[in-house]
Amino acid sequence: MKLIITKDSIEGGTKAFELIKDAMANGAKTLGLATGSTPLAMYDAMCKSSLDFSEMISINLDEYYGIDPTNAQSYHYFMQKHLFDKKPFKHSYVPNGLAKDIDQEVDRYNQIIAQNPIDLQILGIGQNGHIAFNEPGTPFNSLTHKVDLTESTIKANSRFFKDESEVPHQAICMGIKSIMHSKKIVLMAFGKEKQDAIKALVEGPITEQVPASILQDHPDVTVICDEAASAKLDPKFKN
Ligand SMILES: N[C@@H]1[C@@H](O)[C@H](O)[C@@H](COP(=O)(O)O)O[C@@H]1O
Repeated sequence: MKLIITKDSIEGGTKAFELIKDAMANGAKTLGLATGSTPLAMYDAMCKSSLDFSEMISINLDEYYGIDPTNAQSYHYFMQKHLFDKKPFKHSYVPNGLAKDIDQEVDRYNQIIAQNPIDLQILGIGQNGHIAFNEPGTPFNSLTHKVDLTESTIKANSRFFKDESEVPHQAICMGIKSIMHSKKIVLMAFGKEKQDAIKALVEGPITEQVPASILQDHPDVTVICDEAASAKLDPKFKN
């Protein structure tokens, strides 16, 4: 696992963008994309760049369940606003949060992932060590699934909603096994709220109680974090 410590999220987002650029120069065709505040600087760098994504495929990690894609809090809306409106891809896939038949939607999404192997997966991390919406306790061999969000995730994500009662309690989410199949993974974390999650990811035992800890087993992971997020790391991991 490679660790890059940056001054702030702007520098971190720029580094992540450079890794995307390198991967595309080396033939990457499919990007796995994430939402949340963490990748915003990276999306900004992508939008400001001269890179053309119109021959690329993107596959998003997750979507709230029961939310309309036109709802400003949906991950569909987020991706349109922060990336796809300015930089369209050939195909962009996000789980359908309004799917009536959840099993069918899960199968559809697993097929999309199987047909478009992810060359580079972008990840954020939750304060409890979740990746995408794979909460603590999710089996490492999981594929796409419907998730019951934990109290702590609902609370943490309520900052994007008018109040906590509006946060959906469920989501459709790419599984940990699919994330681990990506050729390369870039995980970003900024701010002191992520200190414990980053320490557990980098140093901790590999356990389903910390979903991100499985990344220690992946052959090509880069963790980009700012000084605040890396503050609790044993200095030996910072060299
Ligand atoms: N499903 C998303 C994750 O993909 C994201 O990594 C996490 C952290 O969000 P933020 O980047 O806003 O801290 O929030 C949500 O739970």
